[in-house]
Amino acid sequence: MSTVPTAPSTPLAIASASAPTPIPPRQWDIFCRVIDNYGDIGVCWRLAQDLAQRGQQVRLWTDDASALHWMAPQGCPGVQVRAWGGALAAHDAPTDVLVEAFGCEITPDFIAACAIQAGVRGQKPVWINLEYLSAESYVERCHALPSPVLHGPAAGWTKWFFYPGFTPATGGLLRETDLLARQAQFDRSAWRHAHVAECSTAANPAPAHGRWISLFCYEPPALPALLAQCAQADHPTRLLVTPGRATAATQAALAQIKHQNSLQAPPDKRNQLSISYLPPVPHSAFDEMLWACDLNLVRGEDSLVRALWAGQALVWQIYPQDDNAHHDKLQAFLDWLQAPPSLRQFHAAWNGIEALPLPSLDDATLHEWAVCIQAARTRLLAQSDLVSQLMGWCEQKR
Ligand SMILES: Cc1cn([C@H]2C[C@H](O)[C@@H](COP(=O)(O)OP(=O)(O)O[C@H]3O[C@@H](C)[C@H](O)[C@@H](O)[C@H]3O)O2)c(=O)[nH]c1=O
Repeated sequence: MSTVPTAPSTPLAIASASAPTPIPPRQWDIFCRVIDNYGDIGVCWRLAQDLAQRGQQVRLWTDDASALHWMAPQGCPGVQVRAWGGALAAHDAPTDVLVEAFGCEITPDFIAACAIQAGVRGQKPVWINLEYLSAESYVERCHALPSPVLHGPAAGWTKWFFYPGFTPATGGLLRETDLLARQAQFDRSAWRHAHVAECSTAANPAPAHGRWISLFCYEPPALPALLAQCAQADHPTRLLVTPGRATAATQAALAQIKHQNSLQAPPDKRNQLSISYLPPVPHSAFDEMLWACDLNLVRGEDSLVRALWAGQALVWQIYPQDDNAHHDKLQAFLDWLQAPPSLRQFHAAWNGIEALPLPSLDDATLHEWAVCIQAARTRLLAQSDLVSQLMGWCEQKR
């Protein structure tokens, strides 16, 4: 049990310091409860893997590891996936850092075991509450605030609030040390040709030229309008539709358009839209899909970050909240992005915030959006990434 964050005891500038090198291997325990969708486990897996690739030992405790079968089938040396509620075995290394992701509460039994270990070692773990990503101003205010633990076996310990974010005064974004090298080696043209070879059929020929758009979304109200726009454009569009809600939404939108008779059902010369329905793929392949496209329609949290790193035009469908708190969150992101008016209008329509027409996706518009995203990416690359900051932070707090 802990209280709300209090004023920082140390200057906030400390939070954005780069990790000192070298940092000794520590034992990290990351806790992840899957609420819905794939973002919770997706973020936690990327965090676990990034830490392990920098020499750290990680146990990832989750109540639902099912998505890891396709998201990370290869696993990662240094990362163990454990079932939520499980206990530490006698031979397990004692924990150095506890990370509770997105406000999930670590079970009291686990904390009690950590407290016993800490008593024996004379060393408390660093306890981090890793928050959701937002560009809102409270993130800079609340990042790195302490919250004293008042009750229970860990009374007297401190929980630290760690906020990912887009500015130097926040915890930064996940960015693996080899990301830029992998991107530099990526051959977009070869990727597209391989995709075309894989999915072309006589009935559905897939041009490698034209515009490529990826679709990872919930149920955007403007999806029928986007599909109709692509179908009637004067150049071909290949739409890569991810599985699950994006596929269901696309099929429902196509049925609606067909019903309205604004799109001919079988592809012909008047239908410039060809669609690939994709299977679930591992993180590395998901990222490559984003690098291969001219426009990435993403959602949630993790895919937004990956689309920023991709550096192509992007549109974000934000996770909707009942009280419409996501409206301010989206606005803050677009402000940070310095989004041009057409990109703001597309977001308003795509997210169902205002009943505005979808701007036309002409070449000049997409180019303007890509320039905006690339400028944002450049700003982000000048900042310390989340894992560097987290590792440096934990060393200071030990
Ligand atoms: C479709 C697909 C996704 N992915 C991964 C990429 C991401 O790690 C993950 C998707 O996560 P997100 O982009 O965050 O979108 P999401 O909508 O799935 O997750 C959301 O879940 C809610 C509970 C949270 O409140 C949101 O903030 C957000 O995290 O799935 C693949 O690796 N391969 C695939 O084929």
